[in-house]
Amino acid sequence: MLRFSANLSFLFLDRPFLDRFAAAAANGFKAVEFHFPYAFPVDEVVDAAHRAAVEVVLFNFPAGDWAAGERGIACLPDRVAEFREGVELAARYAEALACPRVNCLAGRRPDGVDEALLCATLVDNLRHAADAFAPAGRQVLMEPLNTRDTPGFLIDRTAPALAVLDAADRPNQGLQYDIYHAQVMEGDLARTLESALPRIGHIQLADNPGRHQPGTGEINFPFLFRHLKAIGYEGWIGCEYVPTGPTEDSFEWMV
Ligand SMILES: O=C(O)[C@@H](O)C(=O)CO
Ligand SMILES: [Mg+2]
Repeated sequence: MLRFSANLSFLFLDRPFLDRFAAAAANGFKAVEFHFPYAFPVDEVVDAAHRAAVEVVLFNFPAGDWAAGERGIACLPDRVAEFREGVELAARYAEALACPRVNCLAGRRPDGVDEALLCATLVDNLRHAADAFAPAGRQVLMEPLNTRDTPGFLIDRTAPALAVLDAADRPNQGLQYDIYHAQVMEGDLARTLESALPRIGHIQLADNPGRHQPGTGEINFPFLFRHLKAIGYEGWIGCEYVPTGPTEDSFEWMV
């Protein structure tokens, strides 16, 4: 049985963030995820999740100035203090929300900084976050993003993500495998999911092209869902897609 989580940064965008929890529940979801809860007092987010009776299964560490185009700061040598303050903030939200995992976005490569320094900074920050989250038993994930939508993103494929996680070498860390980004960058979804399975802490999906719901593009989701069941994936699958119409009308693909 596959378990789907509603990504509230993509779905139900016709209503305020805190109202999306109830909308997810009304559409049958038992779990939600989102990019960032930090604009809202933690008690209000907890209250929204409790009233909707949904689990919060994932959100991101603070990732810099999103509106200005930043997509994470974890690789940036001049932003280490800011990243680590973000880890503390995320830990407070994760604790209050009983959220078991938080995703780290590596960030885009700045001009003129050596790649080895960017990777070393990322590894150090991942270690720091994992060590901060270990006592509570929470996991730190890292997600490759495709460089067509996010030019210059440092970690854009499965292999470099796993190499960085290997270098960080912490037991409570893992890969966030986003099927959409992986299809754009590398394809070979079924084999990669199988080989990376022990490292995967969370999966997200959208079809390609367009990043819409399954069934709108080239990815054979019925096959992938059978495959995920066959290889024994037991985690959540986040619905992180742009619905082609009203969100409520975008769930026909769900098994
Ligand atoms: O795939 C995505 O876009 C997200 O999972 C995210 O957290 C950062 O953009
Ligand atoms: Mg994603």
